[in-house]
Amino acid sequence: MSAFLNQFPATDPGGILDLRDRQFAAELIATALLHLDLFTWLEANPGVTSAAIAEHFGIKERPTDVMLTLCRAYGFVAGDPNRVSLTPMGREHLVKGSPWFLGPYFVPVRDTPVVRGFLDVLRTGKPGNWQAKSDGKGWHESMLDPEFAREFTELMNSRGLVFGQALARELTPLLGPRRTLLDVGGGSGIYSSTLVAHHPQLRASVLEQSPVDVITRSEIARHGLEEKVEVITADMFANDWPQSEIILLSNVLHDWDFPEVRLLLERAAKALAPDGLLVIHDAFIRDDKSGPVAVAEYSALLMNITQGKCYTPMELGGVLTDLGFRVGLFHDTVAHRGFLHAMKGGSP
Ligand SMILES: C[S@@+](CC[C@H](N)C(=O)[O-])C[C@H]1O[C@@H](n2cnc3c(N)ncnc32)[C@H](O)[C@@H]1O
Repeated sequence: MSAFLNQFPATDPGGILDLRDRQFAAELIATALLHLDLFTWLEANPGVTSAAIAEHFGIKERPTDVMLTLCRAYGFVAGDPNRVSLTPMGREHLVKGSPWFLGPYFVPVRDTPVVRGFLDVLRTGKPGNWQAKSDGKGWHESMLDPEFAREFTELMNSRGLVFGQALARELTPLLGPRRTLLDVGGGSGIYSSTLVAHHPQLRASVLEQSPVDVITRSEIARHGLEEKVEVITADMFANDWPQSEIILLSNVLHDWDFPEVRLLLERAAKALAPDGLLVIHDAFIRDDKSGPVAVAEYSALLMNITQGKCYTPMELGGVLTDLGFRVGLFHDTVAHRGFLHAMKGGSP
């Protein structure tokens, strides 16, 4: 087994990861400021609901939520997530007609491809194409292309090594006697590999689609873990999942909108053994949608390339409770990531 699978790096990579995660946040603000003139409208309509904002601007619910969460995290708007009002800073600097209006400062980014992409996402609710290849495919479709899948899986694998260590450590008190782990949409299998490295009693199955499954197999072989980690080639939406005592959904739900999230959680409920443990490892927005800033920024990136966003523990907890799970606490791990756990029946 690779020695580094259960070692932490000596320094914290959080700041470096933040740089990439925040890459498009400024452009989402520029879109709101220069294309929607959102803040001037909010000045005239204080306490408005996010549904009314979406209706007024002809934009969809998911990207509206991500945009407003980012504005709240930056301190431009405040109040209950469903009653949006400007803060003094938003009123002073983002409203046309204010002597301190900073709109002109953003004009150089008004027509970048990313801003154009955000406008499309806001209006259609569909993910943009900017990060996929020039053939105009979205991220999900691009992941079916071997070369794109290789590059993107390497991207996720590079952060997964650190995140996996932290997850493996923080999960220790929750594992109990459970021995089987199903890692759905497991990418390179790095979370299964780190979990098995830290907890020798575990055996893992990584469920992945083609062509990523080929990469998963070769990564697991590179770590010398073929005896402990198997790969199941399957479509997580279309195929039943094998029974398991632990199910891990790591950075999977954030790729999808609510109907798909619900479907995946239903599949998890069906496949989990009685008293099974569901672990949702991701970047989580706080329940009041006030941040953290780094996660609100990352959610802007996800909204642009995928059909998802970063969810709150309450949003996912609501679905889990409906499905009969007992929802546990949110646990922070590293670099603004964390996990929510839930038990099928029994106590959390
Ligand atoms: C954002 S990545 C997360 C990978 C890994 N779990 C991690 O945390 O780094 C989402 C993964 O879901 C996989 N995926 C997407 N649609 C899928 C499907 N229909 N069936 C199986 N896997 C799928 C992708 O191939 C990709 O590896």
